[in-house]
Amino acid sequence: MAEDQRITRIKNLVGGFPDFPKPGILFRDIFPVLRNPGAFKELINVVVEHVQKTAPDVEIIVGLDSRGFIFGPMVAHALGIGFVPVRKSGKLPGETISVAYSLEYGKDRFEMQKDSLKADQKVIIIDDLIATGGTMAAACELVGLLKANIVQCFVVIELEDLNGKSKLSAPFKSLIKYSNSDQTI
Ligand SMILES: O=P(O)(O)OC[C@H]1O[C@H](OP(=O)(O)OP(=O)(O)O)[C@H](O)[C@@H]1O
Ligand SMILES: Nc1ncnc2[nH]cnc12
Repeated sequence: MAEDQRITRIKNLVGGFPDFPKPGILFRDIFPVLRNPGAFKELINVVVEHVQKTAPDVEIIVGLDSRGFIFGPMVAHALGIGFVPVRKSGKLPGETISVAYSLEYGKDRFEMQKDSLKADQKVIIIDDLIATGGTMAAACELVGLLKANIVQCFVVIELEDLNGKSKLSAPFKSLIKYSNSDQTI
């Protein structure tokens, strides 16, 4: 099946929930895709093929707590490279670096272990979704503090109207885009 058709099939399974977790937020739910074994497999295959095509020399995948932990390790495993987590605060042992950030419906704090990346290591940061871009920008800041080289920020879903990618200086790619004119559910 062509990539576009596979992406449409996946998009049709993503859920839409108005006013969750707060009034005014339209929550895009990736979990129905994972419930469907064929679509889940297709999604991972599309992501892996995309990375092989656009960043064949990537050395390590960084995934974001928590929905980025669904995709990051699977992609790393398929590519035969390692995985490093960015976690919400207080969850990682040892020496850590930390940064505060805001997202579409709140504020939080991210951390990484100081020894988790090497200087100049080629990194792709993976998450399920970008909305305002606060989360991905915070992850980029942490990876930058460790002096690694961000070759790409990748998300499955982009909420285009919130223009999160404008907060990023690294190359950015999303598979599925939503704008306000898309159907709610
Ligand atoms: O672009 P932004 O406005 O920053 O929002 C995007 C982030 O919001 C969600 O994470 P959330 O913090 O809800 O955590 P979860 O993955 O644990 O559900 C989502 O998984 C992204 O990481
Ligand atoms: N609208 C949204 N849907 C799902 N996850 C989100 N994270 C931030 N905004 C979101």
